[in-house]
Amino acid sequence: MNDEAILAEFRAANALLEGHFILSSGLRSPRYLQCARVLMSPARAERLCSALAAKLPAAVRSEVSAVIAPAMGGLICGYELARALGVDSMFVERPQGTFELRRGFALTPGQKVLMMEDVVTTGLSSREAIAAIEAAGGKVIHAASLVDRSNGKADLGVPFTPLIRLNVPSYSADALPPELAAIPAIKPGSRA
Ligand SMILES: O=P(O)(O)OC[C@H]1O[C@H](OP(=O)(O)OP(=O)(O)O)[C@H](O)[C@@H]1O
Ligand SMILES: O=C(O)c1cc(=O)[nH]c(=O)[nH]1
Ligand SMILES: [Mg+2]
Repeated sequence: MNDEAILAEFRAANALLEGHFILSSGLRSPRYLQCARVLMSPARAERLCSALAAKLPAAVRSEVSAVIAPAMGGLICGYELARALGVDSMFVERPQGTFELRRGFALTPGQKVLMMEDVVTTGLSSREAIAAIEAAGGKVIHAASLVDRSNGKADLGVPFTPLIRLNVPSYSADALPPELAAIPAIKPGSRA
């Protein structure tokens, strides 16, 4: 699936939002990729995640035995990627502010895991999810996401395969361009 076909899926899902958004990192942006809208169609989720599975290095496809995603955004795409790879799907969540593996999910020591996100902007959530998986005994050998909007800046500490890279601007709250400052800001994500 090429970038144009992937973007067509996002457009068809009305997932390319424009406005003034407060991102998980606190950065501000005039554009937001609402992956929940992309993933509300199971058929579309399956198309995109099987395309992502096909982009992964063959060694990763054969070695990982679980996909673990950070809730909420990573849940559905992590599950679909796990389906495409034929492995288990789990998630980490942050009921107390820090990602942890709960709900009886467990890893054998050194179990090889792929960490799957919906969107990578600064990479902070991905790094925190990887740390939680490693704290639970797993070895994260690869990371993946639907979208990398870090403009090449995110370092997740492990090899990383996004389905698509998009050049989208982000600004710190004290350096907003005037056209963005003029629009009321909304925060679509769930980080407190
Ligand atoms: O690379 P980063 O700068 O960390 O930003 C990307 C993260 O932000 C969003 O999650 P959010 O924290 O908004 O919560 P959600 O997944 O519960 O919606 C998204 O799902 C990624 O996890
Ligand atoms: O950085 C984020 O929080 C973020 C950006 C984006 O485009 N989409 C999203 O779900 N989260
Ligand atoms: Mg998230």
